[in-house]
Amino acid sequence: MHIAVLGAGSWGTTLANVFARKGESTSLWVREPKLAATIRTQHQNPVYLPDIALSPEIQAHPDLETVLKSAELIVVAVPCQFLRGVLNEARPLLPKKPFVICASKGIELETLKPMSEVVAEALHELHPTYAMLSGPSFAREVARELPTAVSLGCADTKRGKMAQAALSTEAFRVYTNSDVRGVELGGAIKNIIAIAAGISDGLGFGSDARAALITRGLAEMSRLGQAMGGRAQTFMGLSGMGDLVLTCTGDLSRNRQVGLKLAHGLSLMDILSDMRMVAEGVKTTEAVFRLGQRLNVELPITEQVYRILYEEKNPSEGVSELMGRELKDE
Ligand SMILES: NC(=O)c1ccc[n+]([C@@H]2O[C@H](COP(=O)([O-])OP(=O)(O)OC[C@H]3O[C@@H](n4cnc5c(N)ncnc54)[C@H](O)[C@@H]3O)[C@@H](O)[C@H]2O)c1
Ligand SMILES: O=P(O)(O)OC[C@H](O)CO
Repeated sequence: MHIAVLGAGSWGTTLANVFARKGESTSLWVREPKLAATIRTQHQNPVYLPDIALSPEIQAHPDLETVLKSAELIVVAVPCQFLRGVLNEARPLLPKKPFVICASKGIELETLKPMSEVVAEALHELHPTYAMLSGPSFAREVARELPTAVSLGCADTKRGKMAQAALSTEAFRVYTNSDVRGVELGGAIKNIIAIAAGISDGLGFGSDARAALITRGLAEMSRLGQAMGGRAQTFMGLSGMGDLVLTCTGDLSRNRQVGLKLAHGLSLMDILSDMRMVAEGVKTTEAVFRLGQRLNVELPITEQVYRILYEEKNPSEGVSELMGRELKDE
């Protein structure tokens, strides 16, 4: 099968490497022409995935047309806020009824739409089938071929099974789930809770506080997720609880790192200007905060993270406000 991967950040590069090592014909769209040349000639991505030897079989290129030529499966792994723009560029180069797997995790801030809606809208003339790849998966661990299990949300069972078989390897186990909305929302919302967990840990609030944030964060994810059409059970799976636990506890998480730095007194602007990589939770916090208001869903952790990120609220105050809320049933 010929797979085209769009986006050569840490995740797109890693996925392309998994597919190429498995023996699939794999092309990779690299936005930065110099980086494309480095991947092609040195089989390394020193910018986003340093110290990982990549398969020499990856056909890296900065030209979308070259990368998409005769692709049977298109995997998109660009930061969420760029997804629509990249798909708009790709649209005239795609066949009718393309199969698109989106591996981005977040909400489009301008429209408050989840990624599957962005894919469906951007490509609607082509009648695409789409699937969402999500779940606990740090690029660096997947790239080292450490055991990883993820979810593929796809409403088309037949194509979902085909993609599951194409993407799975001995170290990368793909589960299917027909609840596309639930799968994608878990991956988007966990990033906000990871920022909160980073803040709590950075303030030295200990393991009890982190466990409470993860558990109440799961309740928050499930509440909004169901209000947006996801199934409760999906939030208990890999793309929900699994990814939440990973990003709230694993120091490889960029979102958790943002929280840790905020707790140490750095401003959001300084943190972001020092980061080359994306921390999707920053923009998704604003999007989810607004969705909570629009849908009238209570999201206390998201609200505090929003105020810390965008209203310069003191992080310790945010945590005390969470603790001081009206007492409730669980
Ligand atoms: N890194 C991971 O471990 C991981 C795992 C699972 C899912 N994801 C998701 O994958 C998506 C991509 O993240 P990443 O970690 O690969 O990114 P990254 O932070 O490693 O790299 C940033 C990427 O953004 C691209 N970029 C910058 N400006 C752009 C523009 N104007 N238009 C298009 N692209 C632009 C860069 O070329 C680069 O590919 C995110 O939604 C992320 O949540 C990441
Ligand atoms: O580094 P993060 O916080 O973007 O997390 C990466 C992946 O989403 C983990 O599953």
